Order: sequence, then structure tokens, then C-alpha cells
Amino acid sequence: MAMVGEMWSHLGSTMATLMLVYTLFKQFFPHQLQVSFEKYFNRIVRYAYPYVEITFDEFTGERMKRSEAYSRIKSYLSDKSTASAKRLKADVVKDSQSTVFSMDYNEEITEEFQGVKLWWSAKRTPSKTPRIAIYPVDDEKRSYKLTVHKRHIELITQSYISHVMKEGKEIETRNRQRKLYSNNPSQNWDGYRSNKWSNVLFEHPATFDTLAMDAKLKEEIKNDLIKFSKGKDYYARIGKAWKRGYLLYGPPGTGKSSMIAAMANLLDYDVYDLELTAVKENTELRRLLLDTSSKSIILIEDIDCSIDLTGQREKKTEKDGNEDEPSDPVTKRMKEEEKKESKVTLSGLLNCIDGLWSSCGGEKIIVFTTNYVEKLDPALIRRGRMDKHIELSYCCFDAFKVFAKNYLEVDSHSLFGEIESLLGETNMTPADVAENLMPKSDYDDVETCLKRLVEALKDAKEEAKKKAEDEARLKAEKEEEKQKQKSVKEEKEQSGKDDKEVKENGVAMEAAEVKENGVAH
Ligand SMILES: Nc1ncnc2c1ncn2[C@@H]1O[C@H](COP(=O)(O)OP(=O)(O)OP(=O)(O)O)[C@@H](O)[C@H]1O
Ligand SMILES: [Mg+2]
Repeated sequence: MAMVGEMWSHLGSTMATLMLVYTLFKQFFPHQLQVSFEKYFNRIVRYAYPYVEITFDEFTGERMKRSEAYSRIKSYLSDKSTASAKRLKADVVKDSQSTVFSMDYNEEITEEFQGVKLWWSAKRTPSKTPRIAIYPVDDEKRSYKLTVHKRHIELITQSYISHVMKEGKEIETRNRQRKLYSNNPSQNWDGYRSNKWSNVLFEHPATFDTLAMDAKLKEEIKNDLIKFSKGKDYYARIGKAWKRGYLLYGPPGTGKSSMIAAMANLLDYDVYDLELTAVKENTELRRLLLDTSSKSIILIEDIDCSIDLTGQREKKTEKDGNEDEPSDPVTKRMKEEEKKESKVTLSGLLNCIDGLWSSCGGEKIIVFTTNYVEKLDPALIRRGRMDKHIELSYCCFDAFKVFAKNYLEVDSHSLFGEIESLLGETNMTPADVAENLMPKSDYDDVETCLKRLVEALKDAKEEAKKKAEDEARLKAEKEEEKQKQKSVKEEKEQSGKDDKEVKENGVAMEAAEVKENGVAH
């Protein structure tokens, strides 16, 4: 025990002497001597300590943005540290579905890469500035430090770090909890935690397996989406922005919104549900779109009625025709003001969509849905903006079989034949078919649900027939009315013609009389 005590006291006195010598050196040695001494000293240290250290800070750049490299290293090491670190930190990261373990600060783990040994350690330096910030700002500096022998520096900088970034990104995507964003009115955009979008966890269960539609069309859409999501290099090679537009149209209740959820679940994308009526003007729209992340679907539902996109173009052409520019500046200014108040314009939306793709991250899909595709301006839905147009229509037998399988877990039944022929003669939306097939109580068996659907289809067929008869009758009545009016008009014309004739004859007769009698008045 005395030995150890002696050793410690020796160590203490050597340290104190060293510190004294260092201070004297800093104090009295001429600066030039100090520089060359330090240079040789560093050379000796480098020779003695042949390792290189690379630090990855959590926040970098003038705007102190959270560095993507730091978060990817954190994800990459979280897998490794659980296996080898002695001290771990556990936290449920906002986006993650599960608890993420990472090594504790001042902890070190070793890893091997292509036979090369390297060390990772997590560092944290408390903040030097006193914490008087108005908002509780967490400004301690956190970083990861990678240490490796300098003879492997090339392997590390050229392949290991990119390997860590790639793996880290995959782990992040795997753990990431997807979100459904909706845009906030612009008055909420400023302030400490300014955010243009608020979000909730995206947990819609719809998938392409639960989507009831024509099997061939479904397969085609799935392949199209998967091809797109793997097309980063392809789009770069052909010089196109990595984006794709889908227009979903069809009557209400045909599965447009369900398909969007299925798309997001298939591609593991976030969804930005853009409510255009909440957007005051084009610049706001641009700022909103720029604030979206990649691997996302930007959705504008019911685009035909979100804002009056088509009318503006019509109005514009009307105005071009007879609009006289106001002469005096005041009215001109008022007109300018009025224009400024106008909501998002068609050209604004078109430019934003195109502009969006060239100005920020790729791998984005934009989806418009509408019940009235004929109302939309061709410029809005042309290829290159809405690349794929998908019509979702009334329930076909293929779609019905998907429902039967998902809702009743049956692939065939004696009633299928009747249902197939009824579906061929009647327009019933998948929403209605789903509603009829869904068991309403524990006593509802397959037979009951299918019979309920048969009844509903028969009623719908009856109703459609009656409606068609009414329309035909109405049309006939209108036709008859029109005929009647036409004949009345003809009669009138005829009688008008007769009167005229009578008059002309009268006059002619009179003239002839005068001529005959020679009576001069
Ligand atoms: N093709 C479908 N496959 C599976 N479920 C469907 C389908 N179409 C409709 N449904 C069901 O009907 C309901 C309404 O569907 P959805 O919201 O997708 O219709 P929509 O086309 O978006 O309607 P709207 O045009 O009114 O917005 C959903 O609960 C969904 O489960
Ligand atoms: Mg919908």
C-alpha cells in the first residue's frame, strides 16, 4: 500500500515540475524559439502517436444546422454500441418507432473495417456561455470522434466514412416513423419554432393489397412507383428532376385517398397534405413547397375545388379581350392591390410545381385528386406535371373479389356469379360495396353479407333503371315541348305569311279595281 502511495506522490511532483517548466517556457522563451520547439515537439508527438482523429460535430455551418453526418453516425453506432459499449444512453428519438440506444459520452467502442481497427468515442463539451437564453437552449457541443492509425487514412476517408453514411441512412429510414403533415396558416409561421407544417404520425393502414381495384392496373401502378423510387441515377442521367406527378380521378368513394395511403406505405414516404385554400398567395405556396423533405408525397386533394384554378385562365382571356388598363395611378394601384389579395393562381401553382423540383431535394411525388377531371386546366395535368393519370372507377368484379377476400376471407361462393353480373350492370362505388360487405354484427356470416350486397346491387340497379326512365321521359317531354313550340312558331310564321299575302292580295285587288273602273278620285 505504501508503494502505491509513494508512486502517486512521485507522479504528483513530476507533474508539478512539468507544469512549472511549461509555464516558464511560455513566459520566458522567445516566440520564434517557442514556434520551432513546438514544431519539433509536434513531430515527435506525431511520431510517437501515429493516430489520426476525425471529429463530427452535431451542429455545423453558420446557421448551426444539425449535421446530417452526425445523425447518420449516431444511427450507425446505435446498432454497434448496443453490442460493445459499456455505458449506453437510451432515448426515444422523435421520429423513431422504438427506443434508440447510443453509447454514453466519453465512452469508446472499437470497430473493424476491412481488417483495419478503428475507435469511435462520443464527446460532450458543456457550454462556456452562461445559460441566460430566453428560450431553454441546449447549446452544449456534442460530437463523435473517430480515431484510426494514420497509415489507413486513405481507406477511411475514401470508403469507410461513405459506408457509415450509407448504412446510417438506411438504419434511419428503417427506424423513421412516417408523418402526415398539414400546412399552417402563414400567420403561424414566425416565432421560435417556426414551422410551416404541423404533423401527426402517419398510420393509415391502406396498402395495395387492401385496395380493391382492377388487378392489372394495380400491378402497373405499383411497378411505376417502385421504378420511380429506384430511379435516382436514371433521372440524373436523363437530366430530369427526380419527381413524378400522379393525377387520381374518379367519382367519390372510389379509393383515391386510400390509394395515396397505399402509395406512402409502399414507398415508405411522408405525406404533405397541402390545403390550398389556406395558402394566401403564390410566394407562400413556394415557401411551403420548399419546406418539404425528400421521400415524400405532396398531396392536393380535390384540386378542382381547392381554388378556382381554371376560371382564372378563362377570366384572363376574357379580360385580355376587353380590359382597358386603368389610366389614373390610384385605380391602377387599387387593381394591383386587388390582384395581390387574390389566392394562389394557376400560373403560380404551375411555376411552383416546376420550380419546386429544380430547386430542392428530389424523390418527391405530387398527387392531385379530383372528382371532375374535365374541369381541370390542361396545363395543370399535362405530362411532365401529372405524368400518370389514374382513373378510379366503380367497383368491378376484380375489385369485389379483393373485398370478399379481405372482408370475409372467401375466394369463391355460390353468390359470386350473381354478384358479377349485377356489378356489370350497375355502377356501385367500392365504398358502397365495402359498406355492404362489412359484417354488421357477430351473427353476420358470409352468406348474410353477400346477400346484403346482392340486395343493395338489385336496389341500385332498380334505382338506376327508374332514373334512366325518368330522364328518358323528361327528355321526351322536353322534345315534345320543343316540337310544340316549334310548330306554334311555324304556325305563327305561316299565319304571319298568310296575313301578308292577304294584305298583298288586297292591295293588288284594289289596284286592279282602280285600274278597271278608271275612277279617278
Ligand atoms: N378501391 C378501394 N379499395 C378499398 N377500399 C376502398 C376503395 N374505395 C373506397 N374504399 C373505402 O371507402 C372509403 C372511402 O374511400 P376513399 O376515401 O379512398 O374514397 P375517395 O375516392 O377518396 O373519395 P372522395 O373522392 O370523396 O374523397 C374508405 O374507407 C375506403 O376504405
Ligand atoms: Mg378522398
